[in-house]
Amino acid sequence: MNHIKAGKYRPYPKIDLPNREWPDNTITKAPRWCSVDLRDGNQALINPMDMTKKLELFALLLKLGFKEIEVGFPSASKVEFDFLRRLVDDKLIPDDVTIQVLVQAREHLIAKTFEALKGVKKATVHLYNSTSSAQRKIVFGKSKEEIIALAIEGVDLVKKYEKEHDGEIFLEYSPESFTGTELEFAAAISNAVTARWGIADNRKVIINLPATVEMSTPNVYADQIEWMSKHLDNRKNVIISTHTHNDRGTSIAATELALLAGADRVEGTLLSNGERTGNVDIITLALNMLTQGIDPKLNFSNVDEVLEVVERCTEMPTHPRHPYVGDLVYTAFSGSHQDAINKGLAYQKNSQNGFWEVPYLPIDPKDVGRSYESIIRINSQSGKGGVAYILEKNFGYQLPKAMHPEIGKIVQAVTDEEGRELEPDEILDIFNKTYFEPDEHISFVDVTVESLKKVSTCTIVYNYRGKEIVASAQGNGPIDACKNALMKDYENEFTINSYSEHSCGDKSSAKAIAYIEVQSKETLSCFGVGIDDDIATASIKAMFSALNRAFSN
Ligand SMILES: CC(=O)SCCNC(=O)CCNC(=O)[C@H](O)C(C)(C)COP(=O)(O)OP(=O)(O)OC[C@H]1O[C@@H](n2cnc3c(N)ncnc32)[C@H](O)[C@@H]1OP(=O)(O)O
Ligand SMILES: CC(C)C(=O)C(=O)O
Repeated sequence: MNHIKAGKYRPYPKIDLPNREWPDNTITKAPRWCSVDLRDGNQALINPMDMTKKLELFALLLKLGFKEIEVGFPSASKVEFDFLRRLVDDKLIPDDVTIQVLVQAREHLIAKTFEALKGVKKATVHLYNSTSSAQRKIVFGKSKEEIIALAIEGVDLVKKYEKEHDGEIFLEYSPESFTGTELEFAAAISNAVTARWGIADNRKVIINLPATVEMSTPNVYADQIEWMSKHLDNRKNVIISTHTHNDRGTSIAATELALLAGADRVEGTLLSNGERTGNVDIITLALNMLTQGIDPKLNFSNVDEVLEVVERCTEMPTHPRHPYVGDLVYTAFSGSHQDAINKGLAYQKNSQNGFWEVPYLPIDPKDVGRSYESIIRINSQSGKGGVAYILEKNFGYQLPKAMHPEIGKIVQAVTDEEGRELEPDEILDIFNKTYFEPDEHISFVDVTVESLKKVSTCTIVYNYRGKEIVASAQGNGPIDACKNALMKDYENEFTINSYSEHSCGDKSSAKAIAYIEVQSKETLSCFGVGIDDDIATASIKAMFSALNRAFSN
């Protein structure tokens, strides 16, 4: 782009990590999850959540199975303080859940934080200060030593207030803006913090390495995590946590690669709410794991409920193509996708091994509380299989395969003309008009059929050329007999190419549906459909439907 002066941007430096191990690793278990919806998510909202919304979101997080929840920055505002107090006073924190609070290394803020924490049995105090070269220079005007001193001062303050707190306190330290920090410095400050805290087997520390701003390709973040994992003192007692943002659109990849690189814990939000482009989306991470056969230890069996609560609390809409939860992610409009999904679902029904193997659907929509209803939707990109699927799934018509091209073409002519999606009812309407209301040159009135051994006798009543005709004949089945009766007066020659039938509806109200394909010398084959309580009548009606279509002028 010519308008940008050379040197304004520069490539992210390469990480010196010979023999990197993470590319050979695989994710085999869920990490420790920590939701930061109520903190990072909340601080990025146009309208931060009020008490009611916070309580609703907190309840949802518990329901989903989060055991670590960052509930806010209680020293920053009254709402945040009051929310934590409400959780404590109303005993809303289950014993197996650790509440987390964010705070800077400033005494009045730490003091206020512990005031808010009074009565909490298990809390993580999340201390942060920015360590990036840009922030050291621009925001703090401090040297590396002074930044380490700031962090140590924070640790000392947390230790001081910890002594007075009646409950367990865990320390989390974030060298904030880690991705803009030299690795040696990030390790030095983290090691200084853990040593000062007194890291030990019974005093583990969470070192959170945030991609506060996502600045590089995800493999670089993985390198950084592996590098840190190899340079943090007392590694066995350090819980390496990730906290990725999505500035480059790769927070999911960065987090997954970081897990390969040794991260133990993941901070993120539901549906990616968070500063700027958002935090990493925990739903996507968890369901990515599920599709690899790994139990994510979070319950996303009803994503629509999650969507509904999160959208209400954050006042943020969800993109219809958002992985796993968007409105359109289980929908195919295009013909070849519809065909493959349709066949895949049929194959899946009979599959013995249970392995999910439906083309274009990486996850069974039912596993996240979605139905198959809207999987196939019809517009001008759709094919015959999609139309047949809609007619069967929504209305019970099991069209013979040979009929699919005919109805597919008829529906596509409408979608092409209209240039929009057709609703299932509109497709049914086209189907009904085509097969049940064709222009009639011959109309069915009544039929009786008697079958004895292999011979059927048919008496048919119909209107043709302005008069009612009654004709009888025999044949080797009702259709043959009816055709023979009809041909006494009917002038168009035809043969019957195919016939199929099925019943539809429950036993008490079941109807018979018949499909007949007729062929004349002049025209291509043509289908007709008939419905009746009686199967023989349905098939004769289908013949009339086909004849009216085949010989219409
Ligand atoms: C990457 C993240 O998401 S970090 C989390 C960010 N979240 C928030 O900021 C939301 C809540 N924050 C707030 O409500 C406010 O910023 C408060 C209450 C924390 C502080 O408020 P104030 O002191 O009034 O204002 P402000 O944030 O501008 O303070 C900036 C000062 O804090 C210093 N500071 C910033 N971060 C830290 C830190 N982690 N530790 C110590 N000091 C810090 C700055 O250097 C600056 O110092 P200066 O006044 O000497 O220039
Ligand atoms: C406080 C830290 C972890 C943060 O929110 C970030 O770096 O994005």
